Amino acid sequence: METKSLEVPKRQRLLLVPCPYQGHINPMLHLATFLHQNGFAITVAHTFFNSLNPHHHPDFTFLRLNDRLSDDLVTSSDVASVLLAINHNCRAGLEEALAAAVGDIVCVIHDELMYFCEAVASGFGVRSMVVRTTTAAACISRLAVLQLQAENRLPLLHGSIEDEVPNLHPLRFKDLPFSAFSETSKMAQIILNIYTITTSSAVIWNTIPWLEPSELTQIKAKFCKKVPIFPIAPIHKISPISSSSSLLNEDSTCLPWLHKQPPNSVIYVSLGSIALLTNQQLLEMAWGLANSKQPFLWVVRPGSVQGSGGTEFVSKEFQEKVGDRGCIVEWAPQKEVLGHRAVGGFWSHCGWNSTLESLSEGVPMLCRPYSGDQKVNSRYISCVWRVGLALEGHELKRKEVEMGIRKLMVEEEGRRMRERAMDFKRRIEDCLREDGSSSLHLKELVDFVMSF
Ligand SMILES: O=c1ccn([C@@H]2O[C@H](COP(=O)(O)OP(=O)(O)O[C@H]3O[C@H](CO)[C@@H](O)[C@H](O)[C@H]3O)[C@@H](O)[C@H]2O)c(=O)[nH]1
Repeated sequence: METKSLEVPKRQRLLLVPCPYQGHINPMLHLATFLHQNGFAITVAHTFFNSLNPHHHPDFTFLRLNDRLSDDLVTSSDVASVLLAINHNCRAGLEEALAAAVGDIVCVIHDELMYFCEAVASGFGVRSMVVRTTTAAACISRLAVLQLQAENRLPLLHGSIEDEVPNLHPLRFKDLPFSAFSETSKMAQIILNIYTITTSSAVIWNTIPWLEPSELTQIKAKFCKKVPIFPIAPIHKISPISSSSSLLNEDSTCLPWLHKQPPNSVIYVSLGSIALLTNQQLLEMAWGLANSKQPFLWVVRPGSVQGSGGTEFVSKEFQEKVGDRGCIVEWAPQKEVLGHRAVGGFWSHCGWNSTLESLSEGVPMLCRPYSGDQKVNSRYISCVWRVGLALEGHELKRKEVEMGIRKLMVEEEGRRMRERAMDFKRRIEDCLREDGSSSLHLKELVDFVMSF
């Protein structure tokens, strides 16, 4: 008797290339998990710098790209130089990998900051798609900086930094995403490379059309007339990934502490994975938190304080003032924290992942941006979406910190922001329902890639 073998259809293989920083690794791994769940085989290319642990992601194949970064560069905190070097040095490794896998990989999906991938893929006749991990508004404002540079108007005179940028309401010159007042050449080079990409098949965007409708329309009209855009935010909600994608260990001991706090009473403080503080800023934060009388959960990342080991500011006096009201960790399970009923506010650097994670849980924000797109996000949070307030002073002062926390956590203004944030949470949940915009764009994305 003849037996027919049941042939399992071969999965199409996609090569995903995250940029090796936490705020970029997380969205790419969520996307990888979603695509794997929807029938694709996944290879993740990662660098030696901030490399991932393949054992934590058994469904994926891993490819390690030799970034040839010097120890000095790795420890320098000079993100622009690291990115330029990675884009230069990883090219050969990716070329080798694609040459060996001709016919196997149907598409390279890369972070916008890993722009070298597009040229390499195109050289092998392989399609590529870009993942944008910031907003369309940030994209437009980066282009505005390039325009200023082309017009020889940089560095800007300090007198004009409070003025609104023409046609970019409500952004002021000081909100523009990389320092428009100092040396911009390295970041400008990176941004120029990102936006001169021409052969991508599509853009996958961690944003939602109703969050920034006119900004997305502008981008579509200017740059993406021929290629589709898939706005699929919030990417962290589309497919859960293991917490082991974290480059630092999450300290879950803060959760039992959170369980003991009253609803909406705790301000969660975290400045993401890159921002650096001076010792003085740390002290002002510490005393502002202490004097606010609110319970707080504070992430002080190792290495985030220049010239200090981290939590040595916790003096006897500070401890006596704060007692059990404060909990300090080196890295938190942030999404769980933001979803906890005790958390009523988020003091954030306004990285885009943190912003989306906060909006998704209906938590209003106290904004203190540091660099890049964070200043744009802060302006949108406080002036467009009105779900947070900005700590604006040039120098961080404990009195302003204390007043900002009180305003957000206990005053009427904060209560109204919390209501609006809760409304955002509901609208975001709608996007993720079966007929919601993000779900529909994700389905379109799967169909689009299947057609390759
Ligand atoms: O204790 C912590 C602190 C952070 N996170 C996670 O780390 C990520 C941080 O991402 P993000 O908030 O975007 O901040 P950065 O790490 O600073 O991200 C970089 O990348 C973002 C996306 O491109 C940009 O918006 C930022 O400006 C840029 O600094 C988030 O998913 C957080 O949930 C934790 O899990 N635990």
